[in-house]
Amino acid sequence: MASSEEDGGGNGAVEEKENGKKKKKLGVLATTWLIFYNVAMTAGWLVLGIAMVRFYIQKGTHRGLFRSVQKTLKFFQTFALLEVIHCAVGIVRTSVLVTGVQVSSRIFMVWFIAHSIKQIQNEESVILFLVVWTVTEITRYSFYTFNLLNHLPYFIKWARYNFFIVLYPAGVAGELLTIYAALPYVKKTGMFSLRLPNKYNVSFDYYYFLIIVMFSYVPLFPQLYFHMLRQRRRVLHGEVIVEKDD
Ligand SMILES: CCCCCCCCCCCCC/C=C/C(=O)SCCNC(=O)CCNC(=O)[C@H](O)C(C)(C)COP(=O)(O)OP(=O)(O)OC[C@H]1O[C@@H](n2cnc3c(N)ncnc32)[C@H](O)[C@@H]1OP(=O)(O)O
Repeated sequence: MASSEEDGGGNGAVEEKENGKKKKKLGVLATTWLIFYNVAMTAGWLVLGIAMVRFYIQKGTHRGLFRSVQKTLKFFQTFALLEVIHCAVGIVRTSVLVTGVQVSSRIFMVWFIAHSIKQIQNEESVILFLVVWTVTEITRYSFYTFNLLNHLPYFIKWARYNFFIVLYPAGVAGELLTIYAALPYVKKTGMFSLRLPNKYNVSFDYYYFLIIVMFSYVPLFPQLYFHMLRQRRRVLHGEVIVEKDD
């Protein structure tokens, strides 16, 4: 197996040619940071998962669940903004655009929907996306951690590239139903909206913005889903994917 190393552009990664294919090999600093990041995120989502199960066992209802776990959720989901930076600086081989859409839609759900509109926090759809995100993230971050440590159990790899087939549509359903449930409150309160006349001479209606966000799932979600299906074929079935540069 012939291999040669070249400079990877000062981001802690070097490019290694293996069987004629370029593969990025991470430097020690980048690997150490990513291991720390992924361990912290696995732990964070595990704490969240355990807290949700404990809450449900103790109270026997989902009412109040979001409120009880929201601090942990907000912290770890917001921390995931670093993922966009990882892609941008090149220590992670993923599209900034794909990761950006994924992370921003989650941040939006957490801060601009669930946090801001208290009346919808007890909706079943909130619990649906919370459970789906939690299972997804525990699997995803533990996959990255074990992968970086070069000790990846097959069931984690299998779970990473199979669970999403069901979890992704389920998560999207939870998110869309939650935004839909928020619409009447947004319309009634006029929250985050700017009406004319005002000194900036601009108007913004959060209600219609939310409707546009809901419609934007139609073109965007399939792209994320097909991206994951391609990753699945590449990782589980060894298919060579021709990658486009960002
Ligand atoms: C202002 C408002 C905006 C609103 C916009 C609305 C529109 C939104 C439309 C869509 C909404 C989607 C909503 C999402 C809901 C859910 O999440 S539901 C739950 C189910 N979800 C999932 O299963 C997906 C979870 N997310 C992801 O997997 C990622 O975010 C991703 C970007 C989609 C994954 O892509 P990618 O990273 O390319 O896949 P991988 O195969 O995992 O990784 C590729 C390579 O990169 C390495 N890598 C990636 N991250 C890390 C890391 N943290 N640490 C170390 N390494 C990492 C990975 O190992 C791979 O490396 P190689 O094997 O060497 O290629």
